[in-house]
Amino acid sequence: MGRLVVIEGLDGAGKRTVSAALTAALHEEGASVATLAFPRYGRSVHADFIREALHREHGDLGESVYGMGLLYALDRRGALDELNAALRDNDVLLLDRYVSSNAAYGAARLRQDANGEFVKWVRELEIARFGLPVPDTQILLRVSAEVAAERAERRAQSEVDRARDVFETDDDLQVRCAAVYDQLAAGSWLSEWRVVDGTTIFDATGTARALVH
Ligand SMILES: Nc1ncnc2c1ncn2[C@@H]1O[C@H](COP(=O)(O)OP(=O)(O)OP(=O)(O)O)[C@@H](O)[C@H]1O
Ligand SMILES: Cc1cn([C@H]2C[C@H](O)[C@@H](COP(=O)(O)O)O2)c(=O)[nH]c1=O
Repeated sequence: MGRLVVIEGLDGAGKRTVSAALTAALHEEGASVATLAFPRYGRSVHADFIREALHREHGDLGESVYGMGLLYALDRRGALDELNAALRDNDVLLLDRYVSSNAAYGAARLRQDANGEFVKWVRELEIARFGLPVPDTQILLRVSAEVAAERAERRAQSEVDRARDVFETDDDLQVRCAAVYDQLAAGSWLSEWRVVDGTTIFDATGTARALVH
């Protein structure tokens, strides 16, 4: 069985960038790697509803924290066979966002902390009920909400179809979400966490070696 490694962090933190660097470094170490990003936009009906709700479609759907949390969870449940096959066939399955994104954003939206009801609900739903695989390691790419917002804005201007959504434009939500992420990492929620400073150059080689040796 391969190792399940997850990259977590705020919108615009640099997860996609780090995921690409870590994939290349893992290949350099001779490891086979599968990658997947959640939500699976364009591949799952649940993910497409998520994107639409984040851009204010479907009435008050986006306002329901539990409703949105269930959509994210159902997207992952639909990927269960793919996740298990990727873990069976590779040394590493590297995910850009996973269950902890649901915990961090939902708790932050409800102004709860990592010990609150929402984080418990996510664990019960996604791990206990849906049987999603538990990560071996979660990497928190830690940047301030200000840095994340600047990067997300720059990307929105340089890429088509990347207009910032209702979560990305809510600065207070991002600040609260950063705090919940810190608590999840400090409490080793679901797995060990590696906290990486996202404002310095990411040590892809060192991280890859630590993951596979
Ligand atoms: N270390 C860095 N320094 C400066 N800019 C960066 C850094 N890492 C990423 N960026 C830039 O910031 C923007 C967001 O990066 P990226 O798409 O990797 O973030 P993300 O965390 O995957 O975002 P999202 O969760 O919203 O999809 C991109 O334009 C990227 O080029
Ligand atoms: C997977 C997942 C994501 N979210 C939040 C985090 C982002 O603000 C949006 C969309 O994700 P993207 O990386 O910007 O495409 O959704 C969440 O609340 N719960 C989740 O499980």
